[in-house]
Parts: sequence; C-alpha cells; structure tokens
Amino acid sequence: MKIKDIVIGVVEAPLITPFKTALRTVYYIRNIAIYVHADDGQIGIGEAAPTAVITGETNASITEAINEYIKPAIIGMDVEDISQIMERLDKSIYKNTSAKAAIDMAIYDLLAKRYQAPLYKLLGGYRKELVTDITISVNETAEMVKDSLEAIKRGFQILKIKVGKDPAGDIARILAIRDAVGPTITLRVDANQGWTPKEAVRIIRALEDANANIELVEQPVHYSDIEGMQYVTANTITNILADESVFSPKDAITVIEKRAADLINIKLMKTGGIYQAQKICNIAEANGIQCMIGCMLETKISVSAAAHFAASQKNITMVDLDGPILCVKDPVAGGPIFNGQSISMLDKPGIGFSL
Ligand SMILES: C[C@H](N)C(=O)N[C@@H](CCC(=O)O)C(=O)O
Ligand SMILES: [Mg+2]
Repeated sequence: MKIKDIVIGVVEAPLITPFKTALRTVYYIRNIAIYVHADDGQIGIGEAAPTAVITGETNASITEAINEYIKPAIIGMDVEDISQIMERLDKSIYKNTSAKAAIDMAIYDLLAKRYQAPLYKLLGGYRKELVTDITISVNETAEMVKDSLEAIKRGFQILKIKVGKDPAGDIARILAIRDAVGPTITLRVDANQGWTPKEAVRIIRALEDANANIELVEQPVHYSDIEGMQYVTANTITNILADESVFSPKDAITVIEKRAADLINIKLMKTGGIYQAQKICNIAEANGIQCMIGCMLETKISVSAAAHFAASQKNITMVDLDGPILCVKDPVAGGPIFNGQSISMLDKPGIGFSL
C-alpha cells in the first residue's frame, strides 16, 4: 500500500461558547483536514490545529509545510514501512508539529485499515473506554461557577479549570468552584503559563491550605522556564503537570531529569503525531511518570486519533479530549463514540471514519 497523494482541505466547527485561556480566546474552529490517498484506493484522514501561540503554526504555515516539504519527502513510500516514513516526516522540516501530526495520524489510519484493525488495537489495545474532563474557560468567578455547575449537570465528573489570566483572582476563582461543586468532583487547574514561579507556589500552597483538593496543576509557568517549574514542583505538594514545556522525547527527558514536573501532558499537535507520542509515553512510564492525553482546539478527526492512541497505552491515566464536546456539532460522522464524559472505541478499521 503506497502513498499516492496528499490532499489538503479545511474543517470548520463553531464552538458552543468562546474558549478562553491565559494565552488566547477562540470563537470558531477552522483547522486543516488531511486526506492521504493510497494506491489501492484507501484514504487515511488527519487534522492539524493552527495553535500559533503554542506551536507557532497557522493554517497557511501548515499548508506550506505539507505541500512543499512533507509531501515530497514521503510520496511513493509503503505505508507498512512506518518507521522509515516517520523518520522522513520528522526530518522533512524543523518543528511544524501539527502539520506532521496530521500526516502521521492519516498514515496510521491507513496502516490500521491495511490490517483491518481498529487503530487502538494495532497500537497496543490496552482499553476500550476513556473518561475525559471538560474545560471551564477563564472568566469572572460567577461565570466560571455557573459553567462548572452546568458541566456537572451534563454528566462531567472532572473539570479542567483555566486560570492564569488574572493571577490575583485565581485563588478565589478555584475556591468558589470547589465550594459550589462539592468534594466529589475532580478539579484540574491549567494556568497555561500565566503565573510566575513565586506566584504559582503562593497560589498552590493557598489551595493546599484551604483543602481544595486539586488533582493537578498544569503548566503553571512559562514553557521555557524549566527551573521555575522545578521550583514550583519542589515547593508544593500538588502534582504539577508539564504541558507546553514538553513537545519532544528530548523535552520529556529534560523535565524528568530536572524533576520539573510530576506528570506530562502528551498532545499529538505538540509531538508531531502518534509515533513520537509513543516514545514520550514510554520514556515517562520507564521513569514512573504518568501521562495525560490532551488536545488543542481540534474537531473529532484528530481527537479520535488521540483517543485511539490513549486507549492503547496503560501509562495514559488522564484524558483531556474535550475538543469535540466544545463544538456545536461534529464536522464528520464516524469514529469513537463521544457521549458526555465517556469516549468509547469501536471495532471499525483504522480511526473509524468511512471515507
Ligand atoms: C482543549 C483542551 N481542553 C485544552 O485546554 N487544551 C490546551 C489549550 C488548547 C488551545 O489553546 O487550543 C491546554 O493548554 O491544555
Ligand atoms: Mg494545558
């Protein structure tokens, strides 16, 4: 099964409410869809999200990276030579991880279809069901409390609370949410790099003193401030999760060696796809570090690929795959079933979309 052509399209989905983090506000998803055509007529599907503030990519850069660099590097290759394809993909252009992720997942989709196997089984098949959290955008406290209670009414038991935009008000925001939702709901906090190391320690310790029972705090400080992350991890009890600080296996080794975090968030848009994500997950597992699977603002196409990857790995113990849940409707039919907080893998070949 040889790679014959790569076709680029657009995938769009309006969001139910604006998505707000310390880094950006988004009203509408407009991502790149990828169709990798094989010489036997099969098509593999992928998606790239243009998260300029995190990966540095735009829809224009993703399109250019694929057309000018990635496509010439892998066209004509046999889908079964996966390691060789992934080596060429990695070397075809520096960074551009979301462009690479879209191609990587489309090729894995084709490989799994070649063997008539669901992708999660081909990758290891550890489990069939995942439970995702849902994001509560950063807003004024009252609005975040209201959004948290609505999410619980919709059946979500794990909330990912965005903070870091107004550090002075963050303790009050988080405590008000804990107060409103009660003790049984799991709360994750994501500062998206919005705090200084000293601020982070002060805020997290205040939450600990108030018995807020926060499961983890994600990327408290700037992605490049590994020493700052190390300082926060060393001076708090709460688990610290590295997100924007870990794109590559090398980044994971740095964070682990420096004890800069307790946990790692793997996103296909940061790793450049499943092949590199597996390496990070294995490195973390060998070092006793559990991983979260995360997503950017992505639709069901790429989030489904991430779900297959997560389902295949024992060491992925936390799931933040709420992209499709934040959309008014899915732009594609098929794939795993997203029902409230549960994501169920089906036994259709590949990622599960009929193309
Ligand atoms: C969508 C997901 N829950 C999430 O929060 N992802 C990112 C930010 C994504 C983005 O800005 O597109 C995260 O920081 O974990
Ligand atoms: Mg994050």
